[in-house]
Amino acid sequence: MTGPTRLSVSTQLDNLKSKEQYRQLPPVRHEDQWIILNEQRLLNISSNDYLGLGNETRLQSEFLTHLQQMPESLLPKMGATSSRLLTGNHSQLPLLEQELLDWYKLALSDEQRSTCNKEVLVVNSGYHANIGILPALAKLPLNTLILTDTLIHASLIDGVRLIGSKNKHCSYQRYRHNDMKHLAALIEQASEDIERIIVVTESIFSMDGDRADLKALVNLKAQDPRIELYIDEAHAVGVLGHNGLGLAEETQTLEDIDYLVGTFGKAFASMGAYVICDKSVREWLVNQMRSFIFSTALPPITHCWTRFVLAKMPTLYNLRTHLADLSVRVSQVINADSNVAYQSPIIPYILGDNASAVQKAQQLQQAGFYALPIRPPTVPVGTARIRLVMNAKLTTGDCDRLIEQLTS
Ligand SMILES: Cc1ncc(COP(=O)(O)O)c(C=O)c1O
Repeated sequence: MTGPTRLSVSTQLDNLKSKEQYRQLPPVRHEDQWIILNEQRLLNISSNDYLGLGNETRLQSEFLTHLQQMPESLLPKMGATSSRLLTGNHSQLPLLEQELLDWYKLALSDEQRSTCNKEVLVVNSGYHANIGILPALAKLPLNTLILTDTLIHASLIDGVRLIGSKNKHCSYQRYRHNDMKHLAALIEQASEDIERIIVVTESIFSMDGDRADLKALVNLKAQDPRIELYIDEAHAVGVLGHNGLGLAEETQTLEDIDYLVGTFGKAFASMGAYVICDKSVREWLVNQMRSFIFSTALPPITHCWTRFVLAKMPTLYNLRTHLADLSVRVSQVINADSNVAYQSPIIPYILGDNASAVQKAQQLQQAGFYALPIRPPTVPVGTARIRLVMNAKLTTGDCDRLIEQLTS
């Protein structure tokens, strides 16, 4: 290409470089839990493979044996070839949705289980879920106020944006990060003609690793029947809760959450996402959620792997406990506090300016750790950081070596 676009692109790229905001795709190779970068073997402390299943070769061989034992005619296909509403609703999908519902019900009390009216919808990714659900909900003719935590993930921000300014019965405000008083005040100020207030948050925040106060949110909901809760558990699924359902399981708030979103791309080491919601809402999403309707379903082989991992998920509490222990060990150093309570495996090491984050990442890489600088616009200006992420494949010795580097 020649002409104005090319010229403008190269000027803007130079601009990103001068602000230390330029990104490149790293040429990485994976070998077991190691990442090979420029022929150097690095320990992975950057992915979201919290349970280490992405590199669990034994588990992967077990899956391949499972496939070999299937009759050829029933082998899951490598491509879905159309959206679920056409021919893409392969048999793996309804099976996965039923098994996810069974998993969800495992964590409910007997009484809750007997009255549970929830269903599961599987979609192609967390991004598809978050850009699709809110716009679909906003099509209902209800005066709606959407209140989001300021630090929600870009996919949720895009979901709000896609509602569009033409939608006159839907308004939007943000509350300060995890500030329940601010949220309560915004709810209090909501005018009387607001019929529905949807509160949107992540349960574990992707860049800060801290937790939303789900119990406080449920208490707020109990005080105002207009409130509905939309919780994105992308970083908590597999990691928290006895069965691995996430923070809502751990805090026993599952039943009070109206739109419970989880993803398979992180601790599940697969791809896809789900929303657990009221049966009728699921029907509405199937009819109105554009990112669901207008996208080819994931390959059935992927759903088959997700089902395989899901069957093991309730039993992986030893990995969850080990992960928690490692995370506390490292957080204690970063936060210089010996009484740090376990938040999550995501531990932000804030450097502030972009150049310092880049430099620290380089230092950690030289010392054998695959660390990456996270810079604006992914995080707010002035909070560039290394996002340290623990995974269950790490040993306490690995963490101690990391701590040595962080404190040197
Ligand atoms: C909180 C949160 N929600 C959603 C997503 C998107 O999920 P997916 O990778 O499945 O598109 C991410 C991805 O990083 C995330 O951090």
